Amino acid sequence: MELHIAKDPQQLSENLAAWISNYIQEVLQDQEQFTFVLSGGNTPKQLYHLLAKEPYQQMIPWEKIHFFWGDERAVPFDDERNNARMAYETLLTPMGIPEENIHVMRTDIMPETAAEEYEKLLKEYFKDSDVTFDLVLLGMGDDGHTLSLFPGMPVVNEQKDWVKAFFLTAQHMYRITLTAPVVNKAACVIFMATGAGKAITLKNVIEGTFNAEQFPSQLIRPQDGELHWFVDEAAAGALEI
Ligand SMILES: O=C(O)[C@H](O)[C@@H](O)[C@H](O)[C@H](O)COP(=O)(O)O
Repeated sequence: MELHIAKDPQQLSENLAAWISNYIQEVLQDQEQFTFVLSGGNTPKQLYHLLAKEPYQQMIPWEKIHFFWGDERAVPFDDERNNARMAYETLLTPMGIPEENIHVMRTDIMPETAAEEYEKLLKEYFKDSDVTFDLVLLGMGDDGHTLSLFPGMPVVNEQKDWVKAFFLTAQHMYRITLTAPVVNKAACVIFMATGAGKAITLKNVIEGTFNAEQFPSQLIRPQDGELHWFVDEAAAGALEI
């Protein structure tokens, strides 16, 4: 696991945009397409805006990137809580990414059906071989959740299915999420976390004893891939480093 600490959220996003750009260009030297799993939430917005600007507009071969999502809130696309909508607004539309390269978790059908369809989509895209995403970008909630793997929810322990839908009582909405095993097959997983409100949780997740029920972010341990944490000084404030 590699820890990258930035002064503040702006510097973190700038550092991460440069890191992702280099990584994508490096991977595309050896393959034709690149699979990028986007995160929802607020933290990545600044990063997506930066990736949609110079120099990344020119540097990254966007036409070779296929976009997926780690999780989705089962709300209509035009609802401001929809993760795909946020990515379209900040990155996909400004960059003119072709629709055939964008693979959303559908929120216009029953969540369970959307989860089944997404699993089928992944199997087709990866031609029934292992789903090995090139890059998965994740956030971490101040309760230690990531994706839609929330403390105490059965989905935290899911080992068979790659995509699950469930009703999240605390938020009165259905969520659709990749499960930990499928993310752990990725070549590279990057967490972003900022703000003092996440400092104690981050210390527990990174330095504490393993307790995935309480801190589902600890489930993310790529089998063969890289794990990076990009955090700001406020979020890193409780770490013993
Ligand atoms: O759909 C979501 O909300 C995300 O996938 C979720 O896992 C998010 O990454 C964390 O809740 C952190 O969110 P913030 O970046 O807003 O703190």
